[in-house]
Amino acid sequence: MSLIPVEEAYRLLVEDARPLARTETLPLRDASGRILAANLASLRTQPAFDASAMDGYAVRAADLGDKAPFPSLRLVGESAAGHAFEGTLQPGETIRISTGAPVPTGADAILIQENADRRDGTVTATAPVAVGQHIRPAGIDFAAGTPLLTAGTVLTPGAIALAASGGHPAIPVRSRPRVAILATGDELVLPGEAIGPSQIVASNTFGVAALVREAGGLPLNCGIAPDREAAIDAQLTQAITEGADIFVTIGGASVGDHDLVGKVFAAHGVSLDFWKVAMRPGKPLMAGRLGDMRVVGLPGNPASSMVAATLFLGPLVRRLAGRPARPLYRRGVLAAPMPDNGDRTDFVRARIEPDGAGLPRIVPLSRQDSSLLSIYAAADALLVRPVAAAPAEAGDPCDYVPLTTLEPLAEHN
Ligand SMILES: Nc1nc2c(c(=O)[nH]1)N[C@H]1C(S)=C(S)[C@@H](COP(=O)(O)OP(=O)(O)OC[C@H]3O[C@@H](n4cnc5c(N)ncnc54)[C@H](O)[C@@H]3O)O[C@H]1N2
Ligand code: MOO
Repeated sequence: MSLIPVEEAYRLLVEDARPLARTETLPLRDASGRILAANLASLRTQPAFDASAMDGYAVRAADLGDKAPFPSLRLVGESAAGHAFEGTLQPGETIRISTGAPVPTGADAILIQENADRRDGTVTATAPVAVGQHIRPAGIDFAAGTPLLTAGTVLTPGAIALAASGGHPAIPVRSRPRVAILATGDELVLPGEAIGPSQIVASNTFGVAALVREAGGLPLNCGIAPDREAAIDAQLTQAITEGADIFVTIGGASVGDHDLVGKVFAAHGVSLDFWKVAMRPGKPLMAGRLGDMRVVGLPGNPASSMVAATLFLGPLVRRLAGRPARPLYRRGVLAAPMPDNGDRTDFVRARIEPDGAGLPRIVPLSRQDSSLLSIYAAADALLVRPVAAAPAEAGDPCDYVPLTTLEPLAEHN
């Protein structure tokens, strides 16, 4: 298969993906950051009663008139939050009332305590009150049956509080896409494990799993498979059994004698959408389908696999999760001159420097070898250098891909 352009790969892998139909019901405290799966209407009216907005005295505004001196009112009881005054306020009467407490029948205004003299069972106003003053009418927030949240909403802290106020102890959310992640390679061990002289630590697995989580997916760890077709195939079979929506491999995607992922996919009947994208790093990216399951083969080099996962796997997970679409590229300006570019889109590890109200300045980092995780982790953006771009000057406009999320994280568990 020949190299395909980044845009074409994005279209094949991401753009036709539809949100998964699976939903689950979660207690509110576990639902933050998730996507609401159904419209939610209120089960109750809020507040359910006319409520005082201030601490003071419930009065009949007409009793006071609009000019001092104001007549003294007889203090006949109290309405506290959670403990209503049961009677009806008669002319010449007042009751003590707290913020949030029900306003008794007969009262039509709240005299704040700063404007009241209380002594010997009477209360005298020092300022007039208007009808309705400091009263929150029943249903001012929402009435029973009011639509509160629409399906597809990201459950922000505010949305969670609103669902609670509407009387919902648990709510339906979209299930997270299940993403099986398999590291491949005889050279790999887990961090902290005994390590041989020619071995390295499987780092990408952890980075890719974190990225999947941030995109709203549920990473399923398949561990490390040695460079044997049967071992990789067994993990593919297990991912299907476990109901994975995406099977991701890391490494073994290139052309070496031990790069077996493509062979295993072919033997298992994966229909390949593409293998190799005109990008640097991340060229030997593979994508296909096996029934309803998506299959993604990421390259092994650490920056290559993180860049490919950022550009394609993250957006795919977001789509399947039903998260709102967002543009892949943002606009910035170059902080340094860049040389011309060849026949692969270059994703240069870079830092974002905010520039007040203007577009952010994108600062390319000096070393770009695709094995360097220290550089990748120091970057917060990928500066995009298009295919065949002419040399560019500092100050020229550019596209970049942010590496950090500005959105609520999906629930961690
Ligand atoms: N003759 C050619 N050689 C290579 C080409 C090519 O076109 N022709 N492409 C190069 C490019 S570009 C990349 S990227 C790599 C990708 O190769 P693979 O996907 O087959 O990856 P491996 O060979 O298995 O590993 C490469 C490198 O990454 C390390 N690795 C693998 N898995 C992990 C992991 N989970 N965590 C950390 N590091 C990992 C592995 O040890 C190797 O050092 O191929 C080039 N070669
Ligand atoms: O794609 Mo390779 O990523 O150029 O190192």
